[in-house]
Amino acid sequence: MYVSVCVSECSVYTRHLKTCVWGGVAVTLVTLLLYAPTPATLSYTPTHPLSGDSGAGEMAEGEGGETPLALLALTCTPTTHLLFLKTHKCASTTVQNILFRFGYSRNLTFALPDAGNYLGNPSFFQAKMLPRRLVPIGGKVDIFAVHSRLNFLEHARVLHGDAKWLTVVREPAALYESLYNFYNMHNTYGFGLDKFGKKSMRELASLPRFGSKLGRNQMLFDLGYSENLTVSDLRRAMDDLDHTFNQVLIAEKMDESLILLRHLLFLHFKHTAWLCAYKKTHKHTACLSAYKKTHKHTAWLCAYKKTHKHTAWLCLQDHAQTHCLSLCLQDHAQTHCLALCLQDNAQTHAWLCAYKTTHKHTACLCAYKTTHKHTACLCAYKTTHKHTACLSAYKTTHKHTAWLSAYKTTHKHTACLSAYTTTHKHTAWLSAYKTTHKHTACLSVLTRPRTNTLPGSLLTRQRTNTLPGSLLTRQRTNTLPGSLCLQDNAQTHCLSLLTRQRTNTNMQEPGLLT
Ligand SMILES: Nc1ncnc2c1ncn2[C@@H]1O[C@H](COP(=O)(O)OS(=O)(=O)O)[C@@H](OP(=O)(O)O)[C@H]1O
Repeated sequence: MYVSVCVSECSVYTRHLKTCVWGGVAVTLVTLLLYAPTPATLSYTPTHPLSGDSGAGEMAEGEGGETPLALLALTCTPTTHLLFLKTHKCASTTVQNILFRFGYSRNLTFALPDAGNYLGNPSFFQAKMLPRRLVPIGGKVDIFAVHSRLNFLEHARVLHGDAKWLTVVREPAALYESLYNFYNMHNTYGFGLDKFGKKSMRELASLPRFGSKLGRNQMLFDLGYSENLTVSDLRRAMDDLDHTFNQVLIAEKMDESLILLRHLLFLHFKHTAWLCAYKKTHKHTACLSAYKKTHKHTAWLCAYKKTHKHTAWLCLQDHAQTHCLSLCLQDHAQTHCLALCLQDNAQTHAWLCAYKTTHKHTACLCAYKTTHKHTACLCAYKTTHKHTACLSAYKTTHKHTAWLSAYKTTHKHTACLSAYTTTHKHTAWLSAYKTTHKHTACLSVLTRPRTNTLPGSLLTRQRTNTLPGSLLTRQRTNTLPGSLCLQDNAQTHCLSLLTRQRTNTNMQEPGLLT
């Protein structure tokens, strides 16, 4: 009896003890959750007096809902030391410009040659190639992002120990084609790319490198290897490179790559925005842009056109009152502009991109339009007296989802279908959904909220067809080639291009948007 009472008392005591212990654990957890620093409080907000740029903190605010990855990134130390091994014809100039803007806005130091845009290549990079007068005290630069030929130890000598190493790669055949055309190699080799099929491998392999540095296996060459590696050497090289580089961007997946780059370097979206604005013809003439001014309207168009096949990149920046846009363009040898200045005063900037791509050809078209206080930016650009329609799409990660959203503003009847990132209340969304492989683009309509509280919302327009030429009308009737839902094949032009066609603007003079 005594024993059984003791046992029962003990078990009661044990239960109490357990309750106390678990209670204590629970209280501790709750306390930790309540008082642990949030990512926002941990976030680093680098500022630079010149830039007016609030860095990482701004990254979170500017875009409303950040991904957990981005929030995590905010808790880490920003990266200001990096090497970008600029591989030829891999969209490396686009990335380089992004890094230049990033470094410039933070007053970082760069490795630059005395002249030109190379520091080594075809010879391997040597630290002594850096002009002494351009090397900061201490002998280290923050950013190395010019053309070079990788020589790990020598590069490391001029970089800080915590530098991130980046490079970009591209599908080799496309790269080679780009190289061949850009440097007019047919003049040197005596035959065009179309004759390659008729040449033996031995003959092709024996072609000397153009200018001693350009040709076969260009990425390997730029990355410091021979163009002639055995398969096992190649595997070893890949392993080494995997260890050397913190991030390898992929030209064909530039958006996804830039998202990762943002997270690696803690960049604001505006730092990774890229506007491709140049035109390629047989002669690869560089930049085509149109600037049109009427009393109250300024249209900025930059078009990139590639022979035969056209795809369009449409970008938009839309915000109130304060805006500044400059394009970062670079053609083969000359940098025109290194600033993409997108300012807004109320963190309400929207950006739109209609993105269409085929394997090898990417084009870009941007328009910038402003009235008194309203800025609309167009890919698909349509204007009547008081109506401006603006389309853009945003393509994100993994599943290749592109977005269109519709946004309507102001008494000036500016309607834009665009990826509009902010505003509290009314956002109507269109999603342009693009699938891979077959490059099919389609539009679907989503409303958020579903209440149609936005007069003139896309859905309203869809039902009533009050807006002639609206996107959906065009989509349904297919009367307009180039509507967003068209199949993305070789014949597909973007809306802007078509708009220009419709306005009888000669394709040789794109940019003259009337
Ligand atoms: N953002 C983006 N995404 C995908 N592709 C892009 C991008 N920007 C440039 N390009 C294409 O990259 C080619 C030029 O590459 P580079 O800038 O590395 O050339 S260079 O070596 O610095 O001269 C050149 O390829 P080709 O058009 O095939 O010649 C550009 O069209």
